[in-house]
Amino acid sequence: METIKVIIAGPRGRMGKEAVQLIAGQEHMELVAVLDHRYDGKLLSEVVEFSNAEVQIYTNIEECLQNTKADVLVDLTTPEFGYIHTKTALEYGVRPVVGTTGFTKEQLEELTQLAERKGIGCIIAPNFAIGAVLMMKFSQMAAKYFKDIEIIEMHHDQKLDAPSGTAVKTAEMISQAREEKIQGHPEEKETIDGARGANFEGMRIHSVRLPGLIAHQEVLLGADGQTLTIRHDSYNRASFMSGVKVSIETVLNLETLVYGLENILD
Ligand SMILES: NC(=O)C1=CN([C@@H]2O[C@H](COP(=O)(O)OP(=O)(O)OC[C@H]3O[C@@H](n4cnc5c(N)ncnc54)[C@H](O)[C@@H]3O)[C@@H](O)[C@H]2O)C=CC1
Ligand SMILES: O=C(O)C1=N[C@H](C(=O)O)C[C@H](O)C1
Repeated sequence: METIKVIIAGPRGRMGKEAVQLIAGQEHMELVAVLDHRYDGKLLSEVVEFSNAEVQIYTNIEECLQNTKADVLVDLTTPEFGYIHTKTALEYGVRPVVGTTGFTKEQLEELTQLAERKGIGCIIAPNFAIGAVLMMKFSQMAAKYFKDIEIIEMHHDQKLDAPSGTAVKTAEMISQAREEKIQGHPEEKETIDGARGANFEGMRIHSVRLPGLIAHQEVLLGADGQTLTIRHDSYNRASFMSGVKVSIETVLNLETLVYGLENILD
């Protein structure tokens, strides 16, 4: 197998750190550069303790892509920069694997069209954990029988986007199996704004943010006299790494943008 040359954007972040260590442990992958918003020109090993990778830090994505012959850019940054990085990588013919969440529908559509025009692969995965992907699929299956659904996602309090990318993806997958339905009492009123959560085709999404949490989600499905609860918990960020690995390997063989890990797993 040929060595896959990888750039990681956001290498000092909670996910980025794990991804740097993931690549270091793969014989068929090589970290060729990292993209940060600080420490331009320094080596990663000079600014972090967790890695001895002697790869250059770039703060300018175009310069980074021009100077390195990368195959894949893994983005684990913020919605604002993740979008810019993904778009620029596609324009340079470098395949993006994007874990960053919080992109708008319009941004996803634009990136889909750009990947199509360029004829190169891109994977945008709101959740790389296999258990989370199964939770979404099981919820979609159950929604055929349970039309009343509330999603409760729970994350650490440093998270920028709400609802989480996973909650949005879950609602989108469920909506493929469920007719739009207004839930609750037709005359219900919120006496405090937001009490009923976000409204996605009548389903409700509630976002909890607390220190101590990592990434958790419950999908509650209700019907007459019964409820079904489907829950997934990530207790560490290593739980996402097998999904990052398979995405890096798979994106090389794609010619379009794939949104969601469920679309590339057997
Ligand atoms: N798809 C998945 O399975 C998962 C996705 N995520 C998503 O990944 C993203 C990152 O999450 P965390 O690592 O928890 O956040 P974090 O805040 O720990 O890390 C983000 C990193 O991005 C860096 N950054 C900010 N602007 C940048 C720029 N312009 N260029 C390069 N780097 C820049 C920051 O310095 C920081 O180190 C979030 O959008 C989060 O929702 C998080 C966990 C799992
Ligand atoms: O920010 C996080 O931590 C996570 N973000 C992703 C999301 O928004 O769904 C995936 C996972 O839930 C962790």
